[in-house]
Amino acid sequence: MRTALANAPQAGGPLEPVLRLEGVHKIYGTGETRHVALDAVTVDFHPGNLAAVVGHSGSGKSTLLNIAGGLEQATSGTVTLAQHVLTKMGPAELTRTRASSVAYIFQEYNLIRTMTVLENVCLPLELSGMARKAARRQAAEALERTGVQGHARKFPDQLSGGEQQRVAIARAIADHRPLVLADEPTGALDSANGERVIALLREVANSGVACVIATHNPEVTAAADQVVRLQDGRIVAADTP
Ligand SMILES: Nc1ncnc2c1ncn2[C@@H]1O[C@H](COP(=O)(O)OP(=O)(O)OP(=O)(O)O)[C@@H](O)[C@H]1O
Repeated sequence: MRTALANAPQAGGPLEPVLRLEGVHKIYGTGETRHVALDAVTVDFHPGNLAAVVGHSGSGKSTLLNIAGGLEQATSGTVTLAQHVLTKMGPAELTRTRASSVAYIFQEYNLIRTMTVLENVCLPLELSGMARKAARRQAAEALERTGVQGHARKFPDQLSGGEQQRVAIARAIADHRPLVLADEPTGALDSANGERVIALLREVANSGVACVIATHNPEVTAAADQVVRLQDGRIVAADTP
């Protein structure tokens, strides 16, 4: 059953999307190397929703996520994140908005090997200005939510892949950003660990976060509220929530 939504609608009104892409194009290269990676992509992602972005290799899934999170710029079109128009921002404002609004989970976990598990989860909290003590408390809570609190003092290399991904999820949810983008989060995991990660992401979405997952894993798609299917950079099917 769903827990209370952080961004609950007013008296039955519609939920504002956390993320809106409108007519987004992404073109790489010019002339003979010109490639249209995203072609007129228009889609909304809502709080409390788990969305799967699916499609063949090269269909544009990672490009969509990278543009959604401000890691890459759209060639044209509008991206609105937490009511901020990313596509109109200068670099400083973009960095601030990304830091307050979006967190990432990657296939390869991207933990810092020379830092302990707790330090890895504390890092984004401290970078956003939180005092060390408060950051450690909040990081410990996030590790508890993902069931890896017992590994707090270990280094990432001392953990299994599934445990490392749960630490990466803890890092992504520790400071309660409204959008979590996950690029193939189960891609490096066996099916049991993959299922655990999917269940955790489902819980994260249920807590009111918009979770958008690029994936080839049909189990992620089965757990999703919204499925966006890309083909050659175009949305060919979208089950909207
Ligand atoms: N920096 C880049 N320069 C040129 N072309 C690129 C660049 N990044 C991606 N592409 C191309 O854009 C298309 C979409 O790539 P993208 O990585 O988004 O696909 P994907 O659906 O995530 O694939 P996969 O499932 O293999 O991860 C591909 O044809 C890719 O080769």
